[in-house]
Amino acid sequence: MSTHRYHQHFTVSWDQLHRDVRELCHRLIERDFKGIVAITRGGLIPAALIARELNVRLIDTVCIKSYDHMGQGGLEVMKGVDHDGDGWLLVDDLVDTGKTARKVREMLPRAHFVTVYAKPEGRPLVDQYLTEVAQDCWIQFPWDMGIAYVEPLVDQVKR
Ligand SMILES: O=P(O)(O)OC[C@H]1O[C@H](OP(=O)(O)OP(=O)(O)O)[C@H](O)[C@@H]1O
Ligand SMILES: Nc1nc2[nH]cnc2c(=O)[nH]1
Ligand SMILES: [Mg+2]
Repeated sequence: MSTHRYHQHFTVSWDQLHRDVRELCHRLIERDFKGIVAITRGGLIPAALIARELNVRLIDTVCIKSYDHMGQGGLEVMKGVDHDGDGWLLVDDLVDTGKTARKVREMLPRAHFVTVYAKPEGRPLVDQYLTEVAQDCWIQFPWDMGIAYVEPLVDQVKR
C-alpha cells in the first residue's frame, strides 16, 4: 500500500466527529455492554465519547500499529486482552483495508465491532459503522490537524 491510493481528502472537525459518534450511540443504545475495548490510538477518542453516552466505565485497549502516516507497514500488536470479546463493544475510528480489523476480530471474535467511518474494503469486517467513505479518500482527523493562518485571496492571487 502506498500514498498513491488516496486521491481525495475527507476532513473531519471535532464538532463533526462528536456529532457522528453521538449518532452512532443512538444506534447502540438498546444494547448492553460489559465494557468497551478501544483500538489504539484512533479508537480512543470515539471510545471515550461512546463511554460517556452509554455510561460505560470499564474500558480496555488493544494496542496496535499499522500505519505510519499514509504508508501502511507491518501490523504490530503491542497489547491484547484476555477474553474473546463476549459482551464487549470494540471501537475504532475507521476501517480502511480491513487489515487492522481482521487482526482484532481474530483476537476478540465475539465482540460487537463498530467504527465511525468505513471504506468499502473493510466494511464487511465491522458489525456497525456510521458513515461510508470512498476507498481512495484519506480521512483527516482533527487530532492530526491544527489551525493555521491563511493569506487573503488578493495577496495569494495578485502578489
Ligand atoms: O483498515 P486498515 O487499513 O487496517 O486501517 C485502519 C486503521 O488505521 C488507523 O490506525 P493506525 O495504524 O494508523 O494507528 P493509530 O490509530 O495509532 O493512528 C486507523 O485508526 C485504524 O485503526
Ligand atoms: N487518519 C487516517 N488514518 C488511516 N489509516 C488508514 N486509513 C486512514 C485514513 O483514511 N485516515
Ligand atoms: Mg488505529
